[in-house]
Amino acid sequence: MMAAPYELTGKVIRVLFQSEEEAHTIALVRIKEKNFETDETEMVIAGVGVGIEKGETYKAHGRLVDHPRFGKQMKAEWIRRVVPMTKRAAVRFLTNGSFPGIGQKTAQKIADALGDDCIDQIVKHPSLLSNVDGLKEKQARVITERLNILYGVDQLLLFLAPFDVTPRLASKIHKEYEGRAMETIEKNPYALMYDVPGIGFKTADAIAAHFGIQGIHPERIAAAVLYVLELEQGNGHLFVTADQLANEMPRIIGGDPGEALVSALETLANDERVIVEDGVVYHPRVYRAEQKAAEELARIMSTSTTEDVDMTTIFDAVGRVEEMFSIEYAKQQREAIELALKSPLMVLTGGPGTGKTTVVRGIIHALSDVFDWKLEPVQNQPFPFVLAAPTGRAAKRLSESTGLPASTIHRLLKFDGSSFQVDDTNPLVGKVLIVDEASMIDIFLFRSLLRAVPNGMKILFVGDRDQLPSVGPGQVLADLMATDGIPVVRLDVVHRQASESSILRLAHALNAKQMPDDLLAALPDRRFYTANQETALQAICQMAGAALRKGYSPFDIQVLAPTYRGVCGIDGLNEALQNVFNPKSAAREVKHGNRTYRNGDKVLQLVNNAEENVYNGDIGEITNIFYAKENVDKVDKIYIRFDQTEVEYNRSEWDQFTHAYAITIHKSQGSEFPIVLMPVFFNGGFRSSRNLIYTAVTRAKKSLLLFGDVRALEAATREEEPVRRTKLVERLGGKS
Ligand SMILES: Nc1ncnc2c1ncn2[C@@H]1O[C@H](COP(=O)(O)OP(=O)(O)OP(=O)(O)O)[C@@H](O)[C@H]1O
Repeated sequence: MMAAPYELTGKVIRVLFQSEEEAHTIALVRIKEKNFETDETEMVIAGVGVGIEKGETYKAHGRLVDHPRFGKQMKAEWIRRVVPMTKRAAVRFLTNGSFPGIGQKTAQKIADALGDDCIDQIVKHPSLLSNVDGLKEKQARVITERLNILYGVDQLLLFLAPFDVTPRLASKIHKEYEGRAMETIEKNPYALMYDVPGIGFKTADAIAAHFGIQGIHPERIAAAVLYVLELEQGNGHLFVTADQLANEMPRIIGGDPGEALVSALETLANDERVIVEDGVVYHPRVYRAEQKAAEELARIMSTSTTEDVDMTTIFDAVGRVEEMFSIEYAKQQREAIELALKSPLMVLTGGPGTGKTTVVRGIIHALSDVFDWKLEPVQNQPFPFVLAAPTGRAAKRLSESTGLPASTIHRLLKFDGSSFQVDDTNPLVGKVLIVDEASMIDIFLFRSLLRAVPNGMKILFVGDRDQLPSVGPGQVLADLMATDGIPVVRLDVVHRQASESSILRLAHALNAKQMPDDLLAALPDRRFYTANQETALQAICQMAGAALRKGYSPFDIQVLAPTYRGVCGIDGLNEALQNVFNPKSAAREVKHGNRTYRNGDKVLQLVNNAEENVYNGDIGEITNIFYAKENVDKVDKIYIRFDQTEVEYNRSEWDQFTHAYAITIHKSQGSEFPIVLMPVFFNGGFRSSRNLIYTAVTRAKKSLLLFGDVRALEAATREEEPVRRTKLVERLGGKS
């Protein structure tokens, strides 16, 4: 391998591979110029470049490597189209047929008006074409659009590279601004932060400094305010206080904004880019979601059509249900059923084994008994019981435990990838909506759900208050429970035999902020192995392997971890566990970034895909891998089977899933697994909390294996999830 930098200019003979997403190209070129010795007249160049076309001439800059099969190759740091740099070359270029409507005369006029490097100038500043007399608007558009396709990304890659913007991100920016990226960036570099996921304040600010925007420039302060809002929203809060902003700004902008903060807030508020209410600052989208949710909740609670069911009727109904299930409800459970009969909306919460599922079943049958709502579908009548949960697996569990159909909330509201088809204009039909795992619902989904509830429909929210709050902003379940007028029943008596399950005892001990005295004992269903990160990783792999050999399916064995980083982080665990669950063999495999996917791999869906009925958090298996050369689309494809459906993913969609041998605790919410294994360490930079550990522990149905440092578990138990800043309770009429 020879050192860089080597450069060659060549004409593309064949494009061997090209990925827009990865901004990666492999092409065979006929060498025209080079700055190194070689007898080759042709060479393969591989590296960062997009929109590479056969027949065009490019310059590549990088290292020379000796490929075992292809011989000497260039590993290019960049591949850029050669821009015609003389007037004559420019005229030849503009009249080569790629620019419809541009003839010799027009091309010559442009070259004469803009000079030798006119092409390069037009790419950077398309508006220069307006200086060419007689050039029509349409002609200018043809030239700028075509040049953007040919050179837009190159120029952008070149411009953004010093700001650590990866070629892939540059390619996304090019696409986002449809080729007008340079103009957009020059106009307001912070637009990148608002429009392109992956570009934060730091990068946008560095680019802005390049254009002289620094210090307390209004646009810089405005961007910093919106950045703080975004950071706080990422932590679950719905707004920031003015004091918080004042405290945060010096860290963000590297100095005191002084009065500039006040004027920036005024400008942002006037432009409706923030909403300031009683001294707190919201992002408009978040403000509207919280306000709308409160309005809808008030509507639902005030338009209740729940008949004044008398106590005798209720008493008799509950009695009949107890007989049906040959159970005697505990006091709190009975209270919940009675409230469900009388209230338009209520919350049922409780830890594992306290009877939530039992009570939901009881409520359904009591409602059916008292209001004659049929439990079987009736011809031409909407089914009265509408059941939903935030994830596919939770919906499946809800359906299994009640015997009624249930779906994800996204599917219930007919999410089409960008909006919900079921809303106030096209509401849900039915008599009662039962939502399980309500702790996972963020303020946006809550607003969308409530908006779809017609007047008179009852709602029952079921959830475990002690679990992690939603990944998205807000603390909906906690706020509902804190709101006057919303009946809440908190089940706190454990009915599942505690002796049956020491996992349950650990869960309830965590809730009581204690450690069970048998934490380190060798119990049939729970073990805590003291280990360091290296030995924990080995032990987790050994135990998982042992469970497989005992006949458990890969889907029964779930490793959970709180963070991606570290030896026992998600990434490290998945790499090691793949070799346990699905070791390298003749099975097909493909590389994607720093991951290798194999046939048979267990994978996790990361985004909601409505048309395929696959949602964030669903776990599936890779069933097929097809290489580009084997299919008509000439694209590498992965097929993944989820419960009922098999989904095809082209290479550009491979960021929609990841390995699932180990998943984050957030992603495991709403699911349960026979065997759960989890490392417990003080991971640098990651804060564990009681809710996090409790959520993980309550995912285990049969066996819970913990590995690591007991002190980390004890420390986590003392940590509470921070209370999230919301005004939902206030908007609903104040705290109880
Ligand atoms: N009143 C009761 N009398 C006797 N057994 C009960 C009673 N309530 C619940 N149980 C039993 O306790 C166990 C736990 O109940 P259930 O599954 O409803 O709790 P849960 O809160 O849904 O638990 P998880 O959240 O772990 O699913 C079940 O076996 C159930 O039959």
